[in-house]
Amino acid sequence: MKIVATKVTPLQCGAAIATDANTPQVVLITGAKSQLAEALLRVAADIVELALNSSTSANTSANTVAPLKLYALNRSQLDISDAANIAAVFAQYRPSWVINCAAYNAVDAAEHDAIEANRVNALGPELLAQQCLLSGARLLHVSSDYVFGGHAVCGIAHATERAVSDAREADFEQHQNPDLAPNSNPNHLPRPFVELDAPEPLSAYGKSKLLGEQKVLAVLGERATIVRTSWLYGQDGHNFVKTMLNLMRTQPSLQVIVDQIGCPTWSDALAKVIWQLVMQQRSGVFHYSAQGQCSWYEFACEIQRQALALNLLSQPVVIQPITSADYAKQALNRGVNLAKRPSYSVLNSGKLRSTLGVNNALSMPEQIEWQDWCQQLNRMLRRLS
Ligand SMILES: NC(=O)C1=CN([C@@H]2O[C@H](COP(=O)(O)OP(=O)(O)OC[C@H]3O[C@@H](n4cnc5c(N)ncnc54)[C@H](OP(=O)(O)O)[C@@H]3O)[C@@H](O)[C@H]2O)C=CC1
Ligand SMILES: Cc1cn([C@H]2C[C@H](O)[C@@H](COP(=O)(O)OP(=O)(O)O[C@H]3O[C@@H](C)C(=O)[C@@H](O)[C@H]3O)O2)c(=O)[nH]c1=O
Repeated sequence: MKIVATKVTPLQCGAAIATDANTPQVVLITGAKSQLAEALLRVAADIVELALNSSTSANTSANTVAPLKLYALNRSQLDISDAANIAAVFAQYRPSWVINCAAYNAVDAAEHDAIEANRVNALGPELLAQQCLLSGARLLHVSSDYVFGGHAVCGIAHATERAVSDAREADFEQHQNPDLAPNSNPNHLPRPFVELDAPEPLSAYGKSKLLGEQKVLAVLGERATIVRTSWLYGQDGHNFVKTMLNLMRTQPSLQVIVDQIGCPTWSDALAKVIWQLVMQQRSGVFHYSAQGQCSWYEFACEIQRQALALNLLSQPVVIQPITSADYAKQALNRGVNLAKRPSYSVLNSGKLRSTLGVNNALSMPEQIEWQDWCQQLNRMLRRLS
């Protein structure tokens, strides 16, 4: 496997690719201003270095190397819901991979704006998939844990025996319950969702993301790559961590939901996983989140604890746990109708981990992607301090 790095320019970023082709390989990233696209650009350089260091065979005559060209396009350069725009961009850049980071992510607003949410989250990915089919490009589409959550009890009833056994086989996660087997869960305790669990979205946003997945799979079938992730945050853009830090600096106390359980995921870790999937040319549906699980309340408490230790906050505020029902009632009193969120949406990343290989060169040396959510949070907060 040969890797080549090219020089970074504002829109044409040097990165790496594993290929035996002669021509430059182009990766197109949609939604350039998203927190994920920013992270993909940020970690690309690390991936190149690791790949270069791990590439030991130097038989240049036998193995042709090709540079990877990375183009991240924002909405004004590429509107993914505009077929003509997509066709023109494909003709100009001729991508071999497209990573779709563009999305409508306003969960509450989507309830009253389902048409727009579907346009961006379902029609957009479908149009990208169609153009990929025409041009032979590969598509990596990002989806959400909010495709799950129909019940307080997660999908044990829906998981096929195979899915559960795959997930258990690939179980490296602390949050996996080793005693859990198909049909042997009389109390219906929640367990992290595997890829074959039946989705049951509760919100217009979750429905639009599920529809997006279905459209991509209908067009590209086994060639599609879909990564579901959860509770994403990073140094760029809007996210729960930055919202909490702002509130903790300005409010004497906060109320945070205690009965929604999921797993926070650092955008840089997700980006690293995505590059590995692209470079290994992987397809299929994958779950990825940090290790472990928590409620939003526990997440907020940990954000405060770490932020105080890093001097990002000067003094603590009171954080009160609140139920989803009470939180929604308070919002309603202010005239705000909140979307329903899953009470449990932890993702099992075991399939992804076994697919990529824990000790693969691009995952080393720190393996941030396999750290637990507290460690990932610490890495991100250190960037802010
Ligand atoms: N944020 C989260 O907690 C989670 C996110 N995800 C998924 O991960 C992916 C990345 O999310 P994240 O980084 O948070 O995204 P952001 O919310 O940070 O950014 C989304 C981007 O999409 C762009 N966009 C919106 N509509 C279009 C369009 N029609 N054409 C092109 N671009 C468009 C927006 O552009 P503009 O800046 O102009 O508005 C924005 O830059 C998404 O698929 C998301 O659904 C999954 C789980 C959790
Ligand atoms: C600001 C705030 C939020 N919350 C709750 C509301 C909500 O249930 C939860 C998170 O709120 P947010 O608005 O940050 O995030 P939310 O929009 O629910 O986050 C989701 O976004 C989409 C895009 C996804 O795909 C999901 O994985 C998930 O990250 O925290 C509080 O309890 N107290 C607060 O002060």
